[in-house]
Amino acid sequence: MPAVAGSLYMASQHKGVPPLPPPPPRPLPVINLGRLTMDSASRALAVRDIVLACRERGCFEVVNHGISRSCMNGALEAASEFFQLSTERKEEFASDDIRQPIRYDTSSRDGISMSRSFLKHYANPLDDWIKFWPTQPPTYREKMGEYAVETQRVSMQLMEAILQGLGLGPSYLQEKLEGGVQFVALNNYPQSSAKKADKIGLAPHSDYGFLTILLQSSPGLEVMHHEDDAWTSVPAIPGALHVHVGDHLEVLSNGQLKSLVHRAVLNPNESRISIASIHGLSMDEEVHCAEELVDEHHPKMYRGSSFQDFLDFLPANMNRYKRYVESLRIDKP
Ligand SMILES: O=C(O)CCC(=O)C(=O)O
Ligand SMILES: [Fe+2]
Repeated sequence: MPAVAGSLYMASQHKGVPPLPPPPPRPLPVINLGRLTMDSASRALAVRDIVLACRERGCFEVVNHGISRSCMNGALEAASEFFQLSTERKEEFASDDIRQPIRYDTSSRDGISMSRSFLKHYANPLDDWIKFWPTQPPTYREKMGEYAVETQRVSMQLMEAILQGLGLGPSYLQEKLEGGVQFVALNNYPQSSAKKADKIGLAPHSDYGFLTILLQSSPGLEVMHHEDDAWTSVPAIPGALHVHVGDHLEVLSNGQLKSLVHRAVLNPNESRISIASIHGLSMDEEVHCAEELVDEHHPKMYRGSSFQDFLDFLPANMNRYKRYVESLRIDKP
């Protein structure tokens, strides 16, 4: 609590007046992405808002992003129909090997899945990966493919804006981002039951890419902003997408932006689906702190690492770090 609010709180207690209520949660920034392709003044304001949201909150919601409602609903339907298949059908994709191009699981072997089943697969470039995707439900490849291509497009727009806002220029890393990893996680959570005390579907963690773009069928995502030690619930605004900063953007920005800790809680009213699309560089490409953001006052904070390094790191380090990026800090104890 800031000092001023703290002292007011104390004063009101002394005089016997009821304590001040806690401040209401700050609403999450909602960014109109259409402004990025308008005139240069509108673009400059949108870039400023995006970088400010990344810096101060680690996340924001986007509207007017150009992905149609039918495309978003199609992806949620395809995911929901996949999870409704028989266990036998879904388990065709079951594997303990995190390097498989597609993987279905229901348990907490990853250390964070408390109560979720998931299907994870790669998506960019689509032609390389779609052959691994389910053929049931019959529309899965078409609907999820359309959504994946659209989110990859939005991720490029967002990265260009963020890199411009960091002073690196909109075409910084452009080719590497275009050919980079897009990793799609479909998550399926049961409705919370009155009997089970534990309402956590997915334990707190950060994502390892540059950005995650998340679509949720109903509320359940919670985020913890950098300065807070409380959870903020992310509303499921119709038509909006949620975006948050991942570990590799923290590295690239040399700590100017911080990856966001988030979790999923079970929804008391319904089962819930979320689709997280994680965007980064290709498997073996190392991400380093941008040289342009390192100087004598801002020494390099992290060592370089690739997506591949993350996959190597994960099995032996489950639950050791909430944020993978902490393991990359040069000054870590
Ligand atoms: O289900 C959610 O809202 C969060 C999913 C998530 O954090 C993930 O897949 O990495
Ligand atoms: Fe996540």
